[in-house]
Amino acid sequence: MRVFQWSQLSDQQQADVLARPAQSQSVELQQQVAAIINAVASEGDAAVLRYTRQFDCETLSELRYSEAEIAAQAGKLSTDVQQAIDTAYATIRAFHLQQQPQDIRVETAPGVVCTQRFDALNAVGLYIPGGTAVLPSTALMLGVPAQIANNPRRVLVSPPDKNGELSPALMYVAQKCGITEVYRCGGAQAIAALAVGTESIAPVAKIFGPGNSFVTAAKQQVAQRNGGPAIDMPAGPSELLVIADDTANPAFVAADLLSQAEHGADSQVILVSPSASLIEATQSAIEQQLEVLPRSATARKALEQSALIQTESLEQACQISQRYAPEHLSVQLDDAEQYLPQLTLAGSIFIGHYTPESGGDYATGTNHVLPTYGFARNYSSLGLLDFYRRYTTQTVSKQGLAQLSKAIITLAETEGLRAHARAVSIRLENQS
Ligand SMILES: NC(=O)c1ccc[n+]([C@@H]2O[C@H](COP(=O)([O-])OP(=O)(O)OC[C@H]3O[C@@H](n4cnc5c(N)ncnc54)[C@H](O)[C@@H]3O)[C@@H](O)[C@H]2O)c1
Ligand SMILES: N[C@H](CO)Cc1c[nH]c[nH+]1
Ligand SMILES: [Zn+2]
Repeated sequence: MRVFQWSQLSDQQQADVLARPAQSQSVELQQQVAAIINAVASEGDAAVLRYTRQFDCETLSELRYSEAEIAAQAGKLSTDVQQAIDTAYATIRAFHLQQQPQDIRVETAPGVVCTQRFDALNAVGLYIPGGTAVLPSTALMLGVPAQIANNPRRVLVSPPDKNGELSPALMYVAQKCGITEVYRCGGAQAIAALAVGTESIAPVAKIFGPGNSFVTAAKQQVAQRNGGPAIDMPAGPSELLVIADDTANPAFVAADLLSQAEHGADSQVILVSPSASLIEATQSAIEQQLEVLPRSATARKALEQSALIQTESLEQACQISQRYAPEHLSVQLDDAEQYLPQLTLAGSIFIGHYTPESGGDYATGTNHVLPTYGFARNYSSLGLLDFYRRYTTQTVSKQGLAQLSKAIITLAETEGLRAHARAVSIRLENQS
C-alpha cells in the first residue's frame, strides 16, 4: 500500500491521492445501459428474461418467486444464520423505529393553519446486489425501514444464481420483512423493469439499493425519464477512511481496512494518522492478515488504489477526511469524541477502538446503504424518512385572509401576476 507524507505533496498530488478509482461513467457503459432500458420498455418480460439468462442463469423461465418458493428456500436456512439475522433485524428495527416522522401543525398567523404530513410511498423497489457476493444484510437495510413505513408494495429484485435461485438467507429476510413481491433479476434490466414496468412487474415509485456500475447508471438514467421513479442515492463501491493515532491497535486498523477492501477491486481504503509508527505497524499487519484472507486477491487490487497518509497533526487528519467525505469514517483515538465536531462529512462514523466498521454493515442498527464517491458531502445516509413522501396543507379563515391579503397582493403585483392578486381580492370584495 502506498505511503504519503501529506504536507510534502503538491496540490495536484494531494488531489490524486484522494481521487476515487475511475468511476465507470464511460460513454460505452451509458449506451449499453440505455439499450437495456429501451429493450425492457419495448419488450417487457421477454427482455428481462433474455438479459437475466445472458448474465446470471441460462435456463431461467420464470421471473417471479412464488410464496411457496420463498418459503421453501427460507426453510433451508440453518438455525445459526436465522438467529444472526434475527439479532440484526432487532437492532436495525430498534434504530429505525425511532426515526418515525411526526406530522406538524402550525398557526403561522392568526387564522392561517399549515400542516406538514408524511405519506408512505405506495410502491418501493429494493435492489439487492448478487453479482460478486450475495448480500442478505442489504435486504435487511432496505426491508426493515420499508416494513416500518408500511409501504403497500415492497418489491425485491436480485440476480439469481446459476440454478435460478435466490439464497435461503435472502428469502428468510424477505419473509421477515414482509416483502410483497420477489423477482429473480438484477443489473440494469431489473432497474428498468422496476421503473417502466413489464407484464409481471408493475412499476414502483422509488428504487433503492446499491449495485455495480450497470445498476448505478441504470438508476440514474431511469430517474431522468419523464415520469420516471425517484432513486435513493448513488451507492457504489465501498470506501473506508480511518483516523488513528498511537492509542490505536494496528491489528484492528488493518482488519478494518481489509474488511472494506475485500468487497471489490474498485473499493478504496485510506488510513490518515500523525503517527509514523502506527502506519508502519498497520502496513505489516495488513500483509500478515492478507495471507489468510480467502478474498486476498480482490483486497490486494483494492489496496493498489488505496493509501496510508501521514499528517502533521490530528487536526490535519480531520481536514483530509472532510475533504474526502468517505462513505465510512472510523475514528480510532482514545479521545475520539473530542474530534467529532470537526468530522461531519461522512455517510456513517464508527467511534472508538471497539467499533469495527463491519459492525455497522450488519448489526449495530444503523443503515449500511450510504453515499459513496464523495456524495456524503451532499447526500444523507439511508433512513426511514426516505420511504415516505412529505407534503403540506394550509387552511385560511376569512379573517386570516384579510390579514395576509396586503402581503399577498403586493407580492403578486411585484411579480406582475395580476390573476394571483385577484384570487385574493375577489374573496374580500364578496365578503359582506
Ligand atoms: N454503498 C453501499 O451501501 C453498498 C452496499 C452493499 C454493496 N455495495 C456495492 O455494490 C456492488 C455490487 O456489485 P455486484 O456486481 O456484486 O452485484 P450487482 O447485483 O450490482 O450486479 C450484478 C448484475 O450486473 C449485471 N452485469 C454484469 N456484467 C454485465 C455486463 N457486462 N453488461 C451488462 N450488465 C452486466 C448483470 O445483470 C448482473 O446480474 C459492489 O460494488 C459493492 O461494493 C455498496
Ligand atoms: N460495506 C458495505 C457497504 O458499503 C455493506 C456490506 C454488506 N455486507 C457487508 N458489507
Ligand atoms: Zn462491508
